[in-house]
Parts: sequence; structure tokens; C-alpha cells
Amino acid sequence: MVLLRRVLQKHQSIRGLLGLQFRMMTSEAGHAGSSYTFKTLKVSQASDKVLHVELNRPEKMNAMNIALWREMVECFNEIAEDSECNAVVLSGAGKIFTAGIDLMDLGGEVLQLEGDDIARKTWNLRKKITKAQETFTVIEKCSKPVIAAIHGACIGAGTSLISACDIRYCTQDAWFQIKEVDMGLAADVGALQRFSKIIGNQSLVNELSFTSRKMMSDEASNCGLVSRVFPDKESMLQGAFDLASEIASKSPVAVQGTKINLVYARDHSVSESLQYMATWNMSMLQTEDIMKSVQAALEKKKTKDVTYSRL
Ligand SMILES: CC/C=C\C=C\CC(=O)SCCNC(=O)CCNC(=O)[C@H](O)C(C)(C)COP(=O)(O)OP(=O)(O)OC[C@H]1O[C@@H](n2cnc3c(N)ncnc32)[C@H](O)[C@@H]1OP(=O)(O)O
Repeated sequence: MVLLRRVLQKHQSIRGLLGLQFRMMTSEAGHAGSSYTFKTLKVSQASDKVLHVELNRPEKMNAMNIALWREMVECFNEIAEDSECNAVVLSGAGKIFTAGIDLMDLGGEVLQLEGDDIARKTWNLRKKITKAQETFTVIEKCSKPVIAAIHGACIGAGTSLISACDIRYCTQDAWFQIKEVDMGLAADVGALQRFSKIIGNQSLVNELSFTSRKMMSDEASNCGLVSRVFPDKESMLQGAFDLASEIASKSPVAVQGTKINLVYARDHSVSESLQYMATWNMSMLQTEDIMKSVQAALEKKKTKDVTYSRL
């Protein structure tokens, strides 16, 4: 506490010397231009600064059709720009989280080869696969933390989807299946690339990927794929919303900087990541949020009692 007080005093005196005023900044950005109107996704405001995105094809087990692949990108690009949103909960409407790719599309449009010769056909297929990968990478690129709340089945492309999320909660009845091998293909939209970074057990990842075996919630929890298991969907969603609200109440400069640096560190060496961090914070340490947060800590207040400017 003494240290905090000293930091605050020093910060205040420097600001005083510079003649700066401690002020609340408001921005007119926020929801301007955000519509969140989609055919396959339902987006609602769960609480202050928290959005709830639901995969919304319950009659088809939230199978991911072409519209859903596209709308996920549009949705998370909007969220990335929405300064009224600080955290997201992603779940599935209806009986299960998702049955993976819409098999009607896989047999049709997805595998259709367009082009006059083999080079052009494969070129175009590569473009399609890269575009499909973006559907989940967009979640990782969005600086707002995304909590996946999974109930029932999470199959095929669904496992790639959750691997791009920052936190995973599930219900006791949840199960996970990297099913692509049983469909005759190698999973190509993120599960193979991200699972070993999450689980840290390559043998288990290989086993799941080669066999398509179902992994139940207890194993998913033990191996670290999910961080909490709840008895049912209702309690899981409540847990996810509570967590999202807590995250959303904190400094967006701190939280979003943390996500960006965690993702960077996952893909780079410690020394590269430390350099990136130093460069990041040489600007971000100049935020007013530090002053506000330290002051709140000194006054034994919580971050939810602090008003941070939107980001
Ligand atoms: C570039 C390539 C990129 C990505 C590739 C990804 C590959 C994958 O995702 S592989 C995984 C594919 N998915 C599956 O194999 C799952 C298939 N579905 C099921 O096994 C079951 O439906 C179930 C999820 C276990 C649920 O079973 P149940 O409760 O008995 O429901 P159903 O009666 O089977 O289904 C209800 C309704 O939903 C339709 N449906 C279910 N899954 C899909 C799907 N993946 N694609 C399209 N439609 C699906 C099913 O046909 C039913 O529709 P009706 O119109 O009512 O008949």
C-alpha cells in the first residue's frame, strides 16, 4: 500500500508539473454504425459492456453454413470496433453448442472446384480455405476477451472455433470431437494448430486428432481445454456472464493490451515477446487508467467503481 501511495504521489506530481488535468474522457464512438443483425448469429447485450453472441441455427444443431462462416467475421470485426463492448460470451442456441461444418455445404459449395485448369482450381480452393480460417482467427484478432460457453456437443469446426477463444467454460454434458479425420480430411481451420498450445500435451492432441474420439467434459477439464465445468447450461452461462462482467469492469487499455500480448507471446520466443511488450507499454503506460486504478486501490474500491474512458 505504501508503495502504491508513493507511485500515485509521484505520478500526480509529474502530472502537476506538466500542468495536466485529471479528466474524464468521453468518446462519441461506441455503438455508432454497429447493427449486429445477422441470420445465423444472435447478438444481445448481456450486461454493461458485455455482448452475448449465440450461434443461432438450433434446428440444425448450429451447423456452420456458408452464411455463418461469413457472419462470424462480420460480427467480430464489428465487436473489435465497438468501444461499448469490453468482453464477449459466445454460446450455442438450442440443444448443443455446434455440430461443426454444415455437411450440406461441405458436399456442395465448399468442395466445388472453380477454375479452368488444375492450377486455378487449387488456387481458388486455397483461397476458400484461407477465408474459412479467418472465421475463427478473427476472434483471436479481436482485442476483447471472448469466453466460449459450451454445452452438449462441440464437433469438428466447433473445436477450431473454441480454440480461438480466450477462455472456455463447459457443462458436464459437453463433449468435444475433432471429427475431420472421420470425414476424410485433415482439420484445416485451427484445431490442429491451436490445441497443442492450449492443452500442452501433444500426445493427447495427436490421439484426439488421429482417432476423432469424443473427449468428455471431465477429461477436457483435466487436460486444461476448459477452465470450469458447470452442472447445466443455465449455471454455465451465469458463470460466463459474471466473468465477462468482471473483465469488462477493468481498464480496457489493460485488458486489451493483455490479450494482444498473450496471443503474441504464444507465437513468439520469450525475448521477442518481452521486446514487443516493452514497445507496447512505452505508449500504454501513459494511460490515465493507471492513475484511476491506483487511486481506487488506495481507496479500497473495486475496478467496477471506476469509470474508465471507452476504448
Ligand atoms: C474448409 C473445410 C472447413 C472445415 C471443415 C470442418 C469439418 C467438420 O466440421 S467435421 C464435423 C461434421 N459434423 C458432424 O459430423 C456432425 C453431424 N451431426 C451429428 O452427428 C448429429 O446431428 C448430432 C450433432 C450428434 C446431434 O444428433 P441429434 O440430436 O440426433 O440431432 P439430428 O437429428 O442428427 O440433427 C437435427 C437436425 O440437424 C441437422 N444437422 C446436424 N448436424 C448437421 C451438420 N453438421 N450439417 C448439417 N445439418 C446437420 C440434421 O440433419 C437434422 O436436420 P433435419 O432437417 O431435422 O433432418
